[in-house]
Amino acid sequence: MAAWLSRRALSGKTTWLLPSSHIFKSHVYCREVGRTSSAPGALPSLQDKPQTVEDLHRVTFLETLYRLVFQGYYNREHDLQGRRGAGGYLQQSMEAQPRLQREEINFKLYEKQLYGPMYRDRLNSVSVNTPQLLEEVMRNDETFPTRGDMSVWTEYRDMRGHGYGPFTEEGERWYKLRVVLNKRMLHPRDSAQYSGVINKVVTDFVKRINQLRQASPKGDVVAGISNKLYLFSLESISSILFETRLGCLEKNIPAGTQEFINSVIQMFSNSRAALICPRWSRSLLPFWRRYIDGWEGIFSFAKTLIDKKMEDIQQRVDKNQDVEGEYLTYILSNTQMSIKDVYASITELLLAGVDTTSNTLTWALYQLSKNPEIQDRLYEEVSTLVPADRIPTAAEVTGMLFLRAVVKETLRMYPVVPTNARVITEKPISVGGFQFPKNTAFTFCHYAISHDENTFPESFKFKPERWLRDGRQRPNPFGSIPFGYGVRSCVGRRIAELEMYLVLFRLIRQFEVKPDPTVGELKSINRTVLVPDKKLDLHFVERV
Ligand code: HEM
Repeated sequence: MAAWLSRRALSGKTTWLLPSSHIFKSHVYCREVGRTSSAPGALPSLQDKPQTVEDLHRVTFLETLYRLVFQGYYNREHDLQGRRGAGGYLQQSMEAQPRLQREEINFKLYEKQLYGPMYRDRLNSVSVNTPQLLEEVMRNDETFPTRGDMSVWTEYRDMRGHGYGPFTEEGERWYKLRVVLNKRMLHPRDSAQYSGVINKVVTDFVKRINQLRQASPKGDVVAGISNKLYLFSLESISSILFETRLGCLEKNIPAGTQEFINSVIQMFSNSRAALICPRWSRSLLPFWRRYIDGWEGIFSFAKTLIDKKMEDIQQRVDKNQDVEGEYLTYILSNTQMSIKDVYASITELLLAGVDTTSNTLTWALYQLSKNPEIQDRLYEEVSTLVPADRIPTAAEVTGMLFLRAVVKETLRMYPVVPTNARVITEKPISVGGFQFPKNTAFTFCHYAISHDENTFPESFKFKPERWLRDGRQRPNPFGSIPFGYGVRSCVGRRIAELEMYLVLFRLIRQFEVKPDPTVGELKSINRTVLVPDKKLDLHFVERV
């Protein structure tokens, strides 16, 4: 069955899979003027009779199963969104790959290539994979946007009687949570107040990197940099959220912290299986139990730290002392949030704030190590704009245009959240000339969108200069929205950016980062967030 499916697909005779594929081959949809032109992978024009959701190709459960299981896309669903573009990745890679690997790339099926810019996925959600279509959906985002079915996350909370946080809450209750959480976080002015705290963590991190490299046999290698950056991100976000240091950058990580790290890994790596496997299999297969155990560890870690903070506050109040603190103290003492909501919200903030920044930093260092001329340009910026003996302020790093471009380009190439979603609940909408009834779910294929060759030529090349305002045409802003869009976009964006700028600044000012020849090419795999497929060792050569 598998071989037959594969042969059919590769022979190009895929029309049996694609009842409406002709739609995509004949026209290109042009939203600005509503006219048509011929090009592959296109949608019908507005002049055609309006199409409905029924006219879109539907990827069946069997097709998806085949790709995930037999073609090995289970961990690489983002690749399935579409890697191939005219003159894009496939062509470049084919030139660079030895014969066997070339054939392997040839054997892949890419949904964007197969079905064009919009199709229905196995869950009947409408997948969009161009910046223009994403913009059309996002412009219809609602007052209380919904990301769709979060039941696999809420189920655990319901089982244990926990509250919901910003990820899992919906409607007006979500909005009320966000109003509280946004304060002291969302605005650059708010995040800037954490630069002192983050800089202290950065100082400890740079010390730790120095110790590790000096202790390595070659004298400058840090093995498994992702793990070190994970500890940095955890220390950094905890110092903001809990106003306390965890000790992640010490030689010996505290036992509770290591258990938390293991729990996060366990929850994320079992969550897709927990979602896909039917309920009846939960007691037979190990995934659900592991998934639940992961959540237990995450919630109990956050609860311990919050309880400790509450005790501290109570002691200060009892002694008539001032209660000082930035985030948790503000939430606990100045808002009407119930303790259940505090536990749930802080836990979700913590969860969202570690894997995201740490993986982005890993990809940034990986690309900088592979592109010495880009690293030189960054070094020039960081070494000239702030005196060598001074730690930069938030205002200084956020004003560094090339540093910002490096982070932006990293998030374009490796959008840490490769897939996102919205359900448009209030009204029917029109997208790409198709009419959709209310309650239509849309899946945003961010990985495919930020590798759209029309928007980002040579999309698999690391080119931070794309983002510079130096007279060149700026890419479509919807080409890369790694933090999402609108009122439901990432609440931690400014903190994440500041954290990444401050640590990259200090690392690049002090070290030249070089690749280790034994590592080779890093590929991304999807573990809910985009992570490298293998361990990354890097040389940190002290600059003279
Ligand atoms: C590189 C770093 C990060 C990236 C790329 C990122 C990306 C995202 C994205 C794509 C979303 C969904 C937005 C949408 O649906 O429109 C999101 C939501 C969220 N992020 Fe982040 N994030 C990062 C760091 C952080 C940090 C450091 C925190 C915590 C301080 C955080 C907390 C959250 C929360 C709580 C939500 C849910 C917001 C809601 O539903 O109201 N994120 N993030």
